[in-house]
Amino acid sequence: MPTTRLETLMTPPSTEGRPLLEVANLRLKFGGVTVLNDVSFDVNRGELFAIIGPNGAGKTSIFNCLSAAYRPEAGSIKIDGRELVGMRPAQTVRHGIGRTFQNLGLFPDLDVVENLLLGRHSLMRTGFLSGALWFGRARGEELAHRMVVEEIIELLALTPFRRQAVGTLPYGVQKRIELGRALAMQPKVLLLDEPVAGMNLEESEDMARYIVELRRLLGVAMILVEHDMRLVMDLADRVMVLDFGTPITTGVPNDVTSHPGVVAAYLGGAA
Ligand SMILES: Nc1ncnc2c1ncn2[C@@H]1O[C@H](COP(=O)(O)OP(=O)(O)OP(=O)(O)O)[C@@H](O)[C@H]1O
Repeated sequence: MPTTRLETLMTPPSTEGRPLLEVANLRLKFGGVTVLNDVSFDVNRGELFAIIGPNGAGKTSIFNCLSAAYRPEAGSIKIDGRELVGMRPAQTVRHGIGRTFQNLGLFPDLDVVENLLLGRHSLMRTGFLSGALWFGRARGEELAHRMVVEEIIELLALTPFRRQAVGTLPYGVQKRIELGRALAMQPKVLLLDEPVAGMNLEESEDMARYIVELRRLLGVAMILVEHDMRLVMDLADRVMVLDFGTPITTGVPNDVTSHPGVVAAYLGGAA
């Protein structure tokens, strides 16, 4: 039974039977170099979909297309049937794309609460730093955003750090704040770009637990880009393998790892 606290964080479910996210025939080029070539995949509601592949395969470029940092040359990206290609980054946030960054997208001098509030910036009708906020409806909006932020802080066990500058905190905690910042966008699809990169074993096991817990409590769909195969195999419902911008195969983790093309292109190369 969802509690009031969790209901605040959840995106109302769509009644449509189609996949939540539909990516079709995506093509991206830089200069003469094809970075993504005819990439298609779907993500279902509540699913954890992983994308793996060697360095430079195009995984982050897919995230950049989904969040409108890059505009693909061709193809379509639909969330709940709504086309995202052609939108501005802030619009994709409003339509349900939230992301974390490989190298942290945090403001090191701001504290945890402020960083998470900035995650909500695209959802705000008024700037949260504007003086006008303390009057009337704007103040109500500010308080509602702060309430969501406090819920996320509690959910991710960040309470002891809430007023500390994030740059002074341990790396594992910063990665968790980064996750919180993306969650503050109240995404329908959460894009996790190497959430355990650079972490020690204990930190990555902690992060894995938070990812599992967020899925269980919020039912949010996730796309995971990660080189740590143990994490991918443990958490993913389905995996897509990318090589030189082209999907080789998509399937459940065990099927994918035994695919001959994957062994050659990725696992063999990574060993
Ligand atoms: N803005 C850009 N300008 C030029 N080339 C780019 C740009 N962004 C990405 N590329 C190129 O696209 C290719 C795919 O890069 P991308 O970062 O998407 O790969 P990746 O699979 O995420 O790699 P990694 O696992 O190392 O993070 C690389 O050859 C990269 O150099």
